[in-house]
Amino acid sequence: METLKSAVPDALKQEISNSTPSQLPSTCASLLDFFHNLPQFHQMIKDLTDPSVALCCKDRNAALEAKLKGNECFSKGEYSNALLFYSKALRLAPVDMDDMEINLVALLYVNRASTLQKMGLLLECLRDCSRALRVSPRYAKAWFRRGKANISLGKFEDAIRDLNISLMLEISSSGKRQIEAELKIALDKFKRIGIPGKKTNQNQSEVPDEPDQVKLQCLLTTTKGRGMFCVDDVSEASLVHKEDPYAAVILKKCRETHCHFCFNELPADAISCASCSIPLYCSDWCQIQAGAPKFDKSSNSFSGLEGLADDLKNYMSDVVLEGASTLDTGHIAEHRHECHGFHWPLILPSEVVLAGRILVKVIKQNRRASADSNLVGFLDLSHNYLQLPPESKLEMHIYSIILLQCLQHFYRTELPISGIMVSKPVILLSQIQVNSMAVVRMQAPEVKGPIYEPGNALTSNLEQVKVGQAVYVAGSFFNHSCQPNIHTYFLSRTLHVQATEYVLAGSELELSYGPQVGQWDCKDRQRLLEDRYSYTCQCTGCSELNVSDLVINAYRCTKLNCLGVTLDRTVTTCEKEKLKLLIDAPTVYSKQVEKLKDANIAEVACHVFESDYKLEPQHCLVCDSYRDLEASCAAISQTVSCCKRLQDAIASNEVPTNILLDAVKCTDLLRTIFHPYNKRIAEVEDNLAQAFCLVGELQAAIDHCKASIQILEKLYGVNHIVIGNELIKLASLQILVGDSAASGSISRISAILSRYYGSHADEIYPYLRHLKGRQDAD
Ligand SMILES: C[S@@+](CC[C@H](N)C(=O)[O-])C[C@H]1O[C@@H](n2cnc3c(N)ncnc32)[C@H](O)[C@@H]1O
Repeated sequence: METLKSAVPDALKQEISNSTPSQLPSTCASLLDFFHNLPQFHQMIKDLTDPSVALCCKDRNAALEAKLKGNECFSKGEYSNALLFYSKALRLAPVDMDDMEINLVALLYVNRASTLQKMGLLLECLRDCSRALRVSPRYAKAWFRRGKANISLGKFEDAIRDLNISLMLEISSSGKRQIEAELKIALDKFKRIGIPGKKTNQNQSEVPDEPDQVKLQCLLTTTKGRGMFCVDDVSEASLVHKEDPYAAVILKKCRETHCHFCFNELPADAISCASCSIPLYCSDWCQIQAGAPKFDKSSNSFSGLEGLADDLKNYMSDVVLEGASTLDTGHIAEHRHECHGFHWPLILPSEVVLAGRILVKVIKQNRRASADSNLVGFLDLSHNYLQLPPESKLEMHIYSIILLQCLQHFYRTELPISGIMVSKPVILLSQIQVNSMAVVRMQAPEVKGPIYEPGNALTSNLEQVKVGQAVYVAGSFFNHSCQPNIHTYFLSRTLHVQATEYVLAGSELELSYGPQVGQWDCKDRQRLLEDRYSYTCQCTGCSELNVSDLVINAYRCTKLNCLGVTLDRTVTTCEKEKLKLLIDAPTVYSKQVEKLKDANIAEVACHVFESDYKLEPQHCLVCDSYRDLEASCAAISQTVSCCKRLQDAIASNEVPTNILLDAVKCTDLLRTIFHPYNKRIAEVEDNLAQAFCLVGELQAAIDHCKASIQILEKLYGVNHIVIGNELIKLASLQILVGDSAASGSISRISAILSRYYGSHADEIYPYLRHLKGRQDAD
């Protein structure tokens, strides 16, 4: 990319930097002409599309080599390594190759199944046996392994059927003897134990019923373009929208650890695509949904099995043809066009891969509708091309040309390359920048043992990790607010939008694109939104007074008993901007003051109002006392290294007493400088809670945890999800010391999480189940 960028002549770069959307056909045509004669460009396209250099090719020899290594590890009892080698071999094995007269893929599945069984992963083992049978239905060893797995799972009837089929298919007498011995075990157990109670599949979590969705309307707003409005009143915690992505892509860092379709973590029996060796899926279902070719030979005949009883034949076809009816889902192979050459997703940024997937979908839809003009029916989403920095405009031009050239290898006549055609992916890339969503997962804390045992307290922050990037068509019409009334979460790759408060009919439903009131002050939120999405936020949080923005970075008044707020120049300027909007509307302003439920802050706000909106930096907003902020900042900077030492100690799980005592002293000092609701104090209190927990002083940990929560409640409000996360830490500590207040904390956590995640709270927060279990036990 850098080579291509630097090759572009300065004059053309300038033209592209200054381009508007309507000039794109011309700038794209100029760049296209330039690349036409550039050898490096042609080399790049060759690398990305030439099947002879394809990284994703199946490779029989490499598969056999990995299989041998797997066998070696298996015989030495190194099952984790054996699993890795068999999985690698399965990715590389061509579908139709035999090894010692057995289909290589089927053989590898059985070998992996044996390994999984040794590791105690019985359901995974069973699934691999079934996969082997879908490839080679007459593979006696696969039925035998399946029978053994079913015995271990207590499914004796199935085991007896598996073993009888295996017996029928096995030709060697030693093999038959082995099967008969196992069959005897299954029959004995069946006689003694019978049919055990129905077990639920532990791998599939039960998803509770979901409420009806709310009727939404996309309408034009005055300052934010289109937005989503609710037609009727929406009650708190109701699901307002649910949607599958138009296109999605897994992030590079998750390619080997998460399913490329649903983005959940991969199980030990992950499967790959039958035609290439790169994408991985967590289940046959995801493989089908992604449109990836399967290994199955679903039409394999049952001839030669005349001696088999009818019920066994039916059983056999159930196992072998399982999932076959869902084979034709109409899904396109998401990654098919990316496969040849150096595999795009490994090289190109995820938004470019996403653009490629969207283009392919549009082409296919046009094909189905027999539309002759190319790339019609493009997504009607807003974009920020005009506001983009020159560097981004140039990159988007280059990536669009690369994308179209690569796609041309698949859709020649449908994609004639011209300036106009290239301009479409340029706009698409800027639409993706504004509208795509990060698909996230809650980083589940590892629960090592009973949560009431020391060492298992959850005191570190719960974090969300990004696993994918996706475009949701209707989901793209929700505008942003720093004080959102809806919340998004993802199950598999499906977007769920939930109301976090009661919303009146006709109101706009707004989510947060990232920054929220309570997290940063107004100027920092605005800066982030401008940098990332190129717009100036017009939400209520950024245009109306709120407690949080006044105190989050505030200093305390120099008078001991005054709780007034002292602000620095940057915060003052930002808050003055809000006041300017209200100069002619004192009634609106006093209403806003009323909304500030906190007495101390309402007093500050009233004072500002009464003194003609006087907001002076470095002066207390209540009593006007002066604070020398330069001196205050110098004092604060002395505490920085001490706080950092504490954080490092926490990260290393060892907190020396001197570091802890120094941090306590620093916190006391910070309290004399910062306003009591300043977020920095909440952060150091949280660090102290973690540190005291690590040294075993749990009551002190609880006190600091509570101190941090008290501040965060002022900043975010008492029912915010951030408070739910903090309460999880508190409840965890309270359980450890046997504090009966834990029960109240857990009830609050449940209430907050169900506001944000509805009936899926337990699924998204597995730790909640442990807490509730503990609460029930008390
Ligand atoms: C995902 S789209 C939302 C739908 C968009 N309003 C439309 O008409 O398609 C994001 C764009 O909407 C606008 N937008 C969203 N929230 C906004 C806000 N709080 N203030 C100003 N503009 C906003 C910005 O132009 C932003 O780039």
